[in-house]
Amino acid sequence: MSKRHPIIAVTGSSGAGTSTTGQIFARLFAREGINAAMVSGDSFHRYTREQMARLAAKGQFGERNHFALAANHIDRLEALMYDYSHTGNGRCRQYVHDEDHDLIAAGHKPGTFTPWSSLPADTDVLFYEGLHGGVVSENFNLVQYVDLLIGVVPIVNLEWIQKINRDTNKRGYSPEAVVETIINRMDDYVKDIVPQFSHTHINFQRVPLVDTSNPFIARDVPSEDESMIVIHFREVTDVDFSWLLQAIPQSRLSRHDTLVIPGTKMPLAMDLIVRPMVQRLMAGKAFA
Ligand SMILES: Nc1ncnc2c1ncn2[C@@H]1O[C@H](COP(=O)(O)OP(=O)(O)OP(=O)(O)O)[C@@H](O)[C@H]1O
Ligand SMILES: O=C(CO)[C@H](O)[C@H](O)COP(=O)(O)O
Repeated sequence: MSKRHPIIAVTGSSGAGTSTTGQIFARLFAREGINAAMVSGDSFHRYTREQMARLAAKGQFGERNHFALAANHIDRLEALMYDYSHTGNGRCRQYVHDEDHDLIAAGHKPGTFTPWSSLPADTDVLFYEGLHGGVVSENFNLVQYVDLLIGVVPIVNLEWIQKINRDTNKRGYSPEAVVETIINRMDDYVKDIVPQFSHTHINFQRVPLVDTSNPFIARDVPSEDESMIVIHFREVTDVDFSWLLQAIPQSRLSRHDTLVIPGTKMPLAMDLIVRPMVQRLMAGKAFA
């Protein structure tokens, strides 16, 4: 943690909605005049797509799946967080997805990485979104550097529907290939992804209100008005629940630390909940 160089991380599985949440943060940063270094977790994958395919062909699913810590440069992610919290800079790169048209137009091949380079100078905050922002393991402890850690965790059937939908529509995979990926990384989902949600300050859990009992045949992602969001706060002392209940239509408390809101109110709720926290982090910089 660093008063001078704070770090915000959004952590969640593939297809959970961390990139979508990242866009909400980007808008918040723009409105607050905050200059953020935006980092995507995919940058820290260890292997290119081709290398992953070769590992898979040899049956090395443990290393081959992106959830596994071993298939990622968690050491370099920890180094980035350490460096940023001490100096306000650090090294990063980008993984090129099929839908990253700007990178592809600039000559980068999908499934490869841009070269490692330093973050832009003089940023106010480091923002990470991806698979491993809250990792605590035998060898790593990322949580110690993160000032605000948010989990994005749809109910698992919904997460799979979102993943299948995105990967087939935007990334050119067949539904069968995506299901195989989901199966191959289940072990690491349980071991490396899920435990992070016990370290988060807040979890946003999307729950569908329509039948998703067979996610593998669902063709559409349930929309915002077909879902609710369960928002769990680890610490409630600084949360003004009465104000949130008034400000977010049709919201209610299901437990003393858990707010339930309509799916359509997710951006509003994030803004109302997260903005004061971000403002506090920015104000703290003046006293660092
Ligand atoms: N709140 C939401 N309501 C409706 N659809 C959503 C919501 N959040 C995410 N989605 C859909 O789920 C899909 C996956 O979202 P997103 O790309 O944000 O996931 P991700 O966690 O960043 O995945 P990855 O880490 O694999 O890139 C997208 O197609 C997006 O439209
Ligand atoms: O798990 C993922 C992200 O969290 C992706 O599957 C991973 O980044 C590989 O992407 P692509 O399918 O574009 O090669």
